[in-house]
Amino acid sequence: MLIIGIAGGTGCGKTTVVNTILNELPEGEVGVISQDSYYKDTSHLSYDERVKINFDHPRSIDFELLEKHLIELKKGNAIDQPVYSFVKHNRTGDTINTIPRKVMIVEGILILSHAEIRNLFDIKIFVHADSDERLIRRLKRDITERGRDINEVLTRYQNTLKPMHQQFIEPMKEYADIIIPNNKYNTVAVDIVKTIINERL
Ligand SMILES: Nc1ncnc2c1ncn2[C@@H]1O[C@H](COP(=O)(O)OP(=O)(O)O)[C@@H](O)[C@H]1O
Ligand SMILES: Nc1ccn([C@@H]2O[C@H](COP(=O)(O)O)[C@@H](O)[C@H]2O)c(=O)n1
Repeated sequence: MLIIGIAGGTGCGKTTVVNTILNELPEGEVGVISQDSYYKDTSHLSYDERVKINFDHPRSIDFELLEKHLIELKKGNAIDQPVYSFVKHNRTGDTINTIPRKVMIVEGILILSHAEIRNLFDIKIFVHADSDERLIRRLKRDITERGRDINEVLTRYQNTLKPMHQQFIEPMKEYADIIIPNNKYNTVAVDIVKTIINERL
C-alpha cells in the first residue's frame, strides 16, 4: 500500500486536489481518509460549548484513532471512518466502512504535525495558497456548505485559525516532499501526482 499525506491550510484546495485525482484514476483503486472525520467526539458538550472549540489546534483531533485506523488499513483490514458534521460541530454517529486500497490518500490541515502519523506516509504533499486567497475561499465555502455566516468565519479566522496556521500548519512545509502552488488551479502538479499514483497501480 502507498500512503500519501496531503496537508495545507484551510481553503488551500486539498479536497479539490484529491477529488481531481480520484475522478481520473480507475475506480476502486484509491481510497481517501479525511482528517475532518477524526475531530474528537464532543457529545458530552452542549452546542454552545462546541462552537467555542479551537478546531485548528492539534488537540482537537483524535490522532490516536487516526493512527490506529491507518495501521489497520496497512495490515489489510477495513476500518469504520467516523462521519463528521460541520453544522453540529460533532461526529454524527454514522461511520463509513473503508476498505484498504492500493493507494490511500490522507488529507487534512494538521496531518503532518503529528510525528507518528507523518512517519506512516510514503509521500508527503503540502498544498499552498496565499492566506487572502484561502480566506476568500473559506468564506464562500463555509457560508454555502457549512452553515456559517460572515461573522462566524471572520471571528474564527482572527481568533484561532490564523495563529494556529502560523504555529502548526505553515511550518509543516519543511516535511513535504512536494509543495503544490495552488493560488490557481494547478493541473500540471495534479498530473504529476496522478502519474506517481498510476506507476504504483
Ligand atoms: N485552485 C483553486 N482556485 C480557486 N478556487 C479553488 C481552488 N481550489 C479549490 N477552490 C475552491 O475553494 C474552496 C475550498 O477548497 P477545498 O478543496 O475545500 O479546500 P480545503 O480542502 O483545502 O479546505 C472550494 O469551494 C473550492 O471549490
Ligand atoms: N466543527 C468544525 C470543525 C472544523 N472547522 C474548521 O475546518 C477547517 C479544516 O477543514 P478544511 O476542509 O477547511 O481543511 C479548520 O480550519 C477548522 O477551523 C470548523 O469550522 N468547524
